[in-house]
Amino acid sequence: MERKVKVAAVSYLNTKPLLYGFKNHPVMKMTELTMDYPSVIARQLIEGSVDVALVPVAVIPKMQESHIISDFCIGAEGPVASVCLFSQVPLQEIKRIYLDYQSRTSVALLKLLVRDFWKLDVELIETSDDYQHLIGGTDAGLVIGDRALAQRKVSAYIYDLAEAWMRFTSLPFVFAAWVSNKPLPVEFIQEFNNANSIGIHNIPAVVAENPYPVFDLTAYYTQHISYPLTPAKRQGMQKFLSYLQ
Ligand SMILES: C=C(O[C@@H]1C=C(C(=O)O)C=C[C@H]1O)C(=O)O
Repeated sequence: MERKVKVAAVSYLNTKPLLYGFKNHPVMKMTELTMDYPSVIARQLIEGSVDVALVPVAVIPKMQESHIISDFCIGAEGPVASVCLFSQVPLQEIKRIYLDYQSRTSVALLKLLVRDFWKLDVELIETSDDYQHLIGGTDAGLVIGDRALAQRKVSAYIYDLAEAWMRFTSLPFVFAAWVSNKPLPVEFIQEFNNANSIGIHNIPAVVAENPYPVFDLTAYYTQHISYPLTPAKRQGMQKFLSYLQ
């Protein structure tokens, strides 16, 4: 490839371990890196304004061409901590749920759990701007990312979507994966994977670089988010995508 590969990454704390190794890495000579929240980078990858993105897996079926190019993802094998339904009342008393405009996968997962697992009769409300202050009474909210880690200190009831998925299917869950919208050179993919792996093997250094008093990032990076895209996670992802057909 003559030009640099345009890569869009998620701007949340959960992506820091994947990006840690990119500084001073040879892959940066081939890469132009930008960051935004998940629903924006999903649009960029679909429109073709970037070549690779850490996209919500829910958008993969919407792409004309897609290639998962990495052995790493944003996944979970139990409670993920940062994708939750937050409420002031127990699940069965919720009447309305605000959906997170920054998300694609978790909104689709929430809809699936509401219908098939929790079997709730609720009104779902799209958002386009900050809405967390509207969570109260029988109005609940789905919140993802760093804002969810903060919301954990606010809400009385917290329902973790990755945990619910595991109870529902006995499979792990993949929220986002590195996907390209065109074939890319093998040497880029190899260097890209190598750069991704560095932070995963140096979590204490990643945590040291990102002071965050709100939540224990060592626990977040080692016990909640699970980065390797294993065969079981691929199976969980296929099962999830099959529900979206
Ligand atoms: C676990 C998370 O996964 C994120 C959830 C996404 C979604 O819901 O579309 C997309 C990207 C991931 O970064 C999180 O952000 O808390």
